[in-house]
Amino acid sequence: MLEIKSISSSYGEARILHAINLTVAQGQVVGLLGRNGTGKTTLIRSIMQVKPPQVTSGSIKWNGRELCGMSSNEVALLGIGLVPQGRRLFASLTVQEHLEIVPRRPAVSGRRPWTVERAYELFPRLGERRSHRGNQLSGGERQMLAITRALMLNPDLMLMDEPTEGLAPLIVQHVEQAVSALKAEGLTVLLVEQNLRSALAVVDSVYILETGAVVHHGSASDLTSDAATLHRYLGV
Ligand SMILES: Nc1ncnc2c1ncn2[C@@H]1O[C@H](COP(=O)(O)OP(=O)(O)OP(=O)(O)O)[C@@H](O)[C@H]1O
Repeated sequence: MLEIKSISSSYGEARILHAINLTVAQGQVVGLLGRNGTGKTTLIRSIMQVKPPQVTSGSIKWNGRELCGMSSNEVALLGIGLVPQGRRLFASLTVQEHLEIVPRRPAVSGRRPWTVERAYELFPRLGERRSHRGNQLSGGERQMLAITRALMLNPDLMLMDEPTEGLAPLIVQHVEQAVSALKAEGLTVLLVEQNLRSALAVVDSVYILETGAVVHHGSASDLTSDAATLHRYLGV
């Protein structure tokens, strides 16, 4: 379980997150929504202990372990996989090399371990492109690679920062199906999404951020029928 209590984070003097509380129970997929610049990526980076930002107060616990003060590598090795916004990849490495060089940890007992071949089962397109380099991939292929790279760690929690951003509708569907498959396997997911329809298709509950604070928390089904909240915070 991920338990965020009263987290505040800043870039230098600029305080961006204001006393955020957020919980993701084991096996849940939770959506983190909000307009551009409301602090979603800042929260994901704060959980992962990627600097900047600086977490200035509060606590972030994963299965009871405090993450604040750890390095992002230590956080990853606790089983937290990150699919970063912008799908940072190496231009000169092939798909296969990207998958082979990431840090690994043993899979939770009873769960099927991730291997390069399994990554290609999840996204067959990646298997076809295994010898292509990072700079030769389409946006969708880059996203598939970013997701599978994070999975190679055998994570228990996936932090996914706008995995469908800028993708064609068919690829968005592939990504949604992958998130559903991860959920079916018992992974816990915190999913940042701009694409409301995409988020509501897979999440159990949602948090909405506005100027770095949580302004709404509820089930996905309640939000779907809450036109006033959708309009007020998401502009839809
Ligand atoms: N490295 C940085 N230095 C200073 N300010 C930053 C930095 N990164 C982000 N910010 C500011 O923090 C605020 C929140 O940004 P953040 O990227 O967390 O929002 P977001 O909700 O993820 O938006 P988007 O959907 O556009 O990615 C914005 O005002 C942004 O300008």
